[in-house]
Amino acid sequence: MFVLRQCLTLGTKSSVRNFAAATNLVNVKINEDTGVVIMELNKPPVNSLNYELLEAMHRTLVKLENERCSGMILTSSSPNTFSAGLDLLEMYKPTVDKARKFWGMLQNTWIKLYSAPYPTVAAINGHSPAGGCLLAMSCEYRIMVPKKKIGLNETQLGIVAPQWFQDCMKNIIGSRQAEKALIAGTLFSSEEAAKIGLIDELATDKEDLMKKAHDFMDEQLGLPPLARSTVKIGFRKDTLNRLINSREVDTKYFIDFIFQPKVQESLEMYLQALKKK
Ligand SMILES: CCCCCCCC/C=C\C=C\CC(=O)SCCNC(=O)CCNC(=O)[C@H](O)C(C)(C)COP(=O)(O)OP(=O)(O)OC[C@H]1O[C@@H](n2cnc3c(N)ncnc32)[C@H](O)[C@@H]1OP(=O)(O)O
Repeated sequence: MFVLRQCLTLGTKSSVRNFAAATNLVNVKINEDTGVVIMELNKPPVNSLNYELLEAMHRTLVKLENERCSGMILTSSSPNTFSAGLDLLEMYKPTVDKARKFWGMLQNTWIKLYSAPYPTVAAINGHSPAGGCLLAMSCEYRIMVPKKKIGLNETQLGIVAPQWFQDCMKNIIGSRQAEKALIAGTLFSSEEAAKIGLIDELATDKEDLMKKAHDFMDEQLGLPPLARSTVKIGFRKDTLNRLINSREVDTKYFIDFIFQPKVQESLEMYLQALKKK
């Protein structure tokens, strides 16, 4: 319904169809006139990124690439949160196999999203900490509603943002700002994020957010796609290759890190604090 409304707002025909998804963890709608897809994360209450949600996103991204979608807007169905980041339960007392599978799927999903040849926009309709911020930073353009929080806050939780999370931030706000934000684990308000360039535009509300996302998409669709995507990949290839060439090492860091008793203790305390809120 929501997508339909946007199409009407834009004055296009409402030729929007559901993009056959094998799960309801993501709602995927394609505008058949423009080929633009809206991928809406739909894992209430806060779109925490567990294996199943990542797998659904990954499957969708593969499909979008194979079916040559013209652009993708990433948003969420939650009223308050874009994504709460990685699902902490995936890291709390998992088996090694489960943790390995989870991390592999996170890597797969990020590689597909970061390297998508078509234009990507994050329509950030709510809080976007840690892994949520990673998703937003992996898109080409970020628009956010006011008075929400975004950032890589891992340090505050006693964990460490992986190198590729850090690289994404560095690529957007520069090395100095990223170093300060990562060491402190800063969660920026939408307004602060706009000031430092972590997000590109502020929107007044969700409707304005989607309008601005479509405006950005329209601009991009006016560019020659091959030239556009070649420049994009040129900018992103070093960051991508850094992970692609060290996936095993990265996974080992993750496993070694989360299985430390101190890290498990911090996770337990944090989970309890979240539940008590
Ligand atoms: C040498 C190199 C070493 C490299 C090592 C690498 C190691 C890297 C390891 C990990 C990297 C992790 C990155 C991450 O993404 S960690 C996740 C960080 N996320 C957060 O800190 C966000 C936590 N959540 C919140 O702050 C809020 O929930 C918020 C998103 C602001 C929404 O607030 P609100 O609307 O008030 O909702 P609630 O807080 O009441 O939450 C509703 C229920 O959802 C549960 N919840 C929330 N977040 C998560 C989460 N991330 N995972 C799992 N569950 C989550 C929360 O407990 C509530 O549950 P319930 O309804 O049962 O009480």
